[in-house]
Amino acid sequence: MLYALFVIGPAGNGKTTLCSTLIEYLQNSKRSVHLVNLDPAADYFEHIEPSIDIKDLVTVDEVMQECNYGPNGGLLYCYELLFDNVDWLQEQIGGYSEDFLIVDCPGQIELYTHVPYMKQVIDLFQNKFNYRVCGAYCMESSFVVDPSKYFSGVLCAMSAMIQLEIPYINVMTKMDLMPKDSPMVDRFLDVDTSLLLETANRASHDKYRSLNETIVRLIDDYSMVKFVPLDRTDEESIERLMLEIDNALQVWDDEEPKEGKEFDQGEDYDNDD
Ligand SMILES: Nc1nc2c(ncn2[C@@H]2O[C@H](COP(=O)(O)OP(=O)(O)OP(=O)(O)O)[C@@H](O)[C@H]2O)c(=O)[nH]1
Repeated sequence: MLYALFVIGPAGNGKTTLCSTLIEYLQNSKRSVHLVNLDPAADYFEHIEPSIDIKDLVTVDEVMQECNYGPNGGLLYCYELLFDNVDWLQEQIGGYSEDFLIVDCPGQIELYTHVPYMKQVIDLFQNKFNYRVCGAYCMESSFVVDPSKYFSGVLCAMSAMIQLEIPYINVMTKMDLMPKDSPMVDRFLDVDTSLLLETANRASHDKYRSLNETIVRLIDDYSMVKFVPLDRTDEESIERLMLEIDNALQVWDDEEPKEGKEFDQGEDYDNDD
């Protein structure tokens, strides 16, 4: 079975850092893993170079210069070019067909919410390249400082979840920047929705009460209130996140039974005598 993790979320929320943190962790655990960069505007990669890079096909800078587009139009053009060159992507991926792929995606939120391009890329991985995929949506810890920021972050995550239709983990990144004993952290990681509503009502004008109620109900209905915290300075935190990812990808279900643990149907396990 082939596995790919798509790391998505708004610009600056720690996607690339999450990718390199996971890759370092997996390499230390002797798992074969490769970074795929699907951001044609990515500047550079500090720790780990991508094995597959859309910038080898096209960059936003080139498109902006040659076609006189702005950065957003340039990004969309790059994705259209990628869809015209699926063979190129397939050939690149073929070189790493035994390995776990971590795909770093652009930070333009419209690619996950109302423009179908990221969905089309995921469809390619699932249906043409035969990968089992899951998404990690990054929201940085500063979003827990006030309910309106939290609402907007969670609604974007939900919108991406609905659009992409893949197994999904919400990751609260940059936890090392939060004070360890902050009550806000626990309150927003696995939220008690009545408490969330109370906090939102306290922080906003009375006229928004019914809107707050509706948003909280929506969040509750979609089970969106759970975030896996990531403190990249804490090995246990990285391990917990990786476990969630493996569960979402059902990696363990596909593993060969460990030696000595398989159940031989012909064997008599009733050793009473
Ligand atoms: N302290 C801390 N800083 C982080 C963490 N993750 C990312 N950063 C910083 O946040 C900034 C943005 O991080 P990136 O990983 O580039 O974020 P991104 O989501 O890939 O950004 P785009 O590529 O612009 O979409 C950088 O300055 C990182 O050093 C983290 O876990 N802790």
